[in-house]
Amino acid sequence: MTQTFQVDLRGMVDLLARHLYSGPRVYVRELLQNAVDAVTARRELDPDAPARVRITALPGGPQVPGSPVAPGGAGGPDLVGAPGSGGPMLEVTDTGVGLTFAEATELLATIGRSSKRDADLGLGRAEYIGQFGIGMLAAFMVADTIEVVSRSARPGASVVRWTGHDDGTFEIEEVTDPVDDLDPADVPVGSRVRLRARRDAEHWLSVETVTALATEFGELLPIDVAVLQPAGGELLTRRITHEAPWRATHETQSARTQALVRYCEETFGFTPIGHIDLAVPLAGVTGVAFILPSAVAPGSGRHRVYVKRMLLGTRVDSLLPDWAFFVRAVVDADGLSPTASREDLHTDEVLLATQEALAAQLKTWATETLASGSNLARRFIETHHLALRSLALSDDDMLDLAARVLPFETTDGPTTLADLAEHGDVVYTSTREAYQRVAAVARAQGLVVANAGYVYDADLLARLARRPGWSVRELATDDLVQVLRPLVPQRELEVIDAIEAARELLAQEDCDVLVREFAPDDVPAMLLRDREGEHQRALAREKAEADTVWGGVLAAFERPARSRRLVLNDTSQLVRRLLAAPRGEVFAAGVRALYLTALMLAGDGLRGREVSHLNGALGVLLSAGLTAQSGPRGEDVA
Ligand SMILES: Nc1ncnc2c1ncn2[C@@H]1O[C@H](COP(=O)(O)OP(=O)(O)OP(=O)(O)O)[C@@H](O)[C@H]1O
Repeated sequence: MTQTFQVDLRGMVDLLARHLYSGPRVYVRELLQNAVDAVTARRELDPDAPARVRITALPGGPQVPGSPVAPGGAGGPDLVGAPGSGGPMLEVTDTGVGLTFAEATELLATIGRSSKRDADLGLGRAEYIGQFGIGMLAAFMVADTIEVVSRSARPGASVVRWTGHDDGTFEIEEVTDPVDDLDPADVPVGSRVRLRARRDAEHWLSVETVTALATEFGELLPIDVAVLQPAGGELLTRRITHEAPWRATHETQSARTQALVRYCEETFGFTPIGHIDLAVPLAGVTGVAFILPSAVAPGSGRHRVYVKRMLLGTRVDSLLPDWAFFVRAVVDADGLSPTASREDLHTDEVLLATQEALAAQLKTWATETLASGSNLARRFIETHHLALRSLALSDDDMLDLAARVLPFETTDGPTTLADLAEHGDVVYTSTREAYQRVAAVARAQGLVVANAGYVYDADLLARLARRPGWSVRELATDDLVQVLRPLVPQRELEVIDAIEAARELLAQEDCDVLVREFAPDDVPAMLLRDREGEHQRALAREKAEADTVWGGVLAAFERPARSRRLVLNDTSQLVRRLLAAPRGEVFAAGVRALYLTALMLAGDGLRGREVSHLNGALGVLLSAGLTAQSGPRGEDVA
């Protein structure tokens, strides 16, 4: 025997509320959407038909005995009833296509049945917002009874009243004579949907909530939608819909820009530094991306997306690329499909093609605008250089653009990589510490080094190094050693003992010592990190761990090396005095103090042991100084 599925409506509604929709608030959107679709359908039959939706939120009143009223006048506790009695009520009236008795019976009470998906019912789906046939159920999240009073646009159609309950039952009747507060003679073509708030959901039907939700979801809808608000015993009609600001026509370009800025301030809460128009005609996409006035963290894309002018969501990420975190976009799409919750976009071919097209538009804008040197370009680069850097990591065109427009810190002042390349190789340090270590000396030697120690920069330069036509390399210790002048042999001999003594002192710090002449003379010492030295240390460690045969092989590669070198500057008076000092406690303290300050200047920071070494060294230097100041009998030398 063939049977039919039974649906537990309360269970279904619970499922929707908890797992499909983000919350009961979407019930307003679903009602609005049905009303707008019905108006669209009627206008297809009669382009001059009125296109109006009115939403009335009526505050509750005392429960009137005998009311709500059941069809045919019999009292019943679960009917919507008349306004002014019981809990708050919501009424959505449209001038749409309406429903006949047969349509109401089939469409309103069959979950998953949608007139808008069904060509047999005479309607293609493209123009309609709804399609799944579950939207009506959303109203049961806030109401236990829904009443639809409708007159179809079909000639001679009578008035139908359908009342559905959350227990899964419904009543339907043709209303030919006046009944309750309903006179069929007064019912025009269209529908009136009424809900009475469930006791625990009354706040969802308050005038303020309904107005706010209807405005949020529906403000760009292409027809006249208004909320009727009670004021001084009357109902005021407040229109909530207006043309999308990027589609509205303006007399001048600057009037349009001002309107867009106002919209951005009201909607996103910031004044944009510029805007980028977006359009993908094939997917029916139009919109505008507003450029944020301050930098934001990557990944915080919060774009406002409408589908067929109904708000889909305010934090939709799937339309614009991740790197577009410097804009907040508002986009309306006719050709994109929402998921059933209607809170995100369904991933399909059209969405993928749209994503690509929008990304290309943002890139084209960047290429055309940022190289122009305009005020906007300058502000954009100042504010959003990180976004541009991250973009350059995944796209060669953007990499070329970044090289042309992004200023880098260099020892020759801020400049672009393209400018640097005009004068020879682009040499960079990949950490800020390395840059600090060498900047003063490199600058004095006329060696231009770029600081690629900021986020994305080292990767960006490494990527640029692989681009044809670019000669880019990381600074090697040897680059600097070459610009340090060796001492003349005579001087070399004079300081050889002092150097040997300094080496011994710093051996346990794994730091070699050498003396060179370099500018500027107010930098007494500089610390160089030696990749080769680090490699040698790793080799020595492996050798200690390896067996004897292999250890012997490794030994052949080994030469004593330290991983860091302290280069003393022989043009510095301080260093010359130190090298001439007798070996002893003060000499040792001087070497240590020079080493530790060079370490700090290199941006490495001192560890606990090093701090106490520095204090020890300063202590020695201080007491030596104080002793020298005191006379032979302990008197101060004036
Ligand atoms: N105000 C209305 N006027 C005319 N017909 C309506 C109205 N509201 C609902 N209907 C009919 O009831 C059907 C079911 O509505 P429901 O909201 O459940 O689904 P839908 O709008 O088709 O799809 P979705 O689940 O995507 O919202 C609609 O397809 C439509 O034919």
